[in-house]
Amino acid sequence: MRPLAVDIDGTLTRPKPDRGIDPRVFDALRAYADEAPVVVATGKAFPFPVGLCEFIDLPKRVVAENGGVVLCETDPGDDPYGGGESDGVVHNGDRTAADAVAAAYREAGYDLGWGTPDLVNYWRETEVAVARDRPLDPLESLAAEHGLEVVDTGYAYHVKDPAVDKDTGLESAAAALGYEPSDFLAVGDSENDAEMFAVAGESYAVANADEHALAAADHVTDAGYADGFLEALDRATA
Ligand SMILES: O=C(O)COP(=O)(O)O
Ligand SMILES: [Mg+2]
Repeated sequence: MRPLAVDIDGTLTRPKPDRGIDPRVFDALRAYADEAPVVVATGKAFPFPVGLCEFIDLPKRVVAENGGVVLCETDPGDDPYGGGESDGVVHNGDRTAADAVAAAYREAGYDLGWGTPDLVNYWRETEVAVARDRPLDPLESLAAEHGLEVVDTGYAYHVKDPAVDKDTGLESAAAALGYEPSDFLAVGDSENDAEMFAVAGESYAVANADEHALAAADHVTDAGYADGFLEALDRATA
């Protein structure tokens, strides 16, 4: 069975406007992890995928912030309360340029749209996320001025380094586990999964995926969201 790299929002979640994870995926991920490594690859800040692994009781193998922050336990250890072995937390870049974009965006009269406290960005270390109901054009212009890009995941705009993507993170996670990215099965739903799809050996876009993910994926599931994820596992392991 291939190791698995899986996105969170739009892939493990219930159909929009619900953002909650479909609980059926917890057991599916655990069962998969009994057979092959599972890497959770997301645009969310580091604590969210770590928390997901913690609460499902999966080894902490995560690509966060679209590749900006990576942790891959090689040996999860026997201690249920931690103690896994890893090469530590890897950072691909820092937040300096994204913070400058956020400051200029605020100066132009816009806020990031998350309220107070802003828990979307609180733990973010290499990029900044902006709510999708905020104006995109000025954000894109300011990002370009700072050598950054804006990626729309369908859940947030991410102001990020164009050189860092989920494939960057998957490369280090795969190396830590003794695999190549091309060994992986990847499942996702949006623009921020396209690079990961390109390096994975087999990729599935769920039916609700955006045009970028659909174009980059080897396969598209009939079902959307978590149903699509479960379908992808069935089809890939049949
Ligand atoms: O953080 C987001 O905007 C999307 O997260 P995802 O990569 O898990 O879909
Ligand atoms: Mg997603």
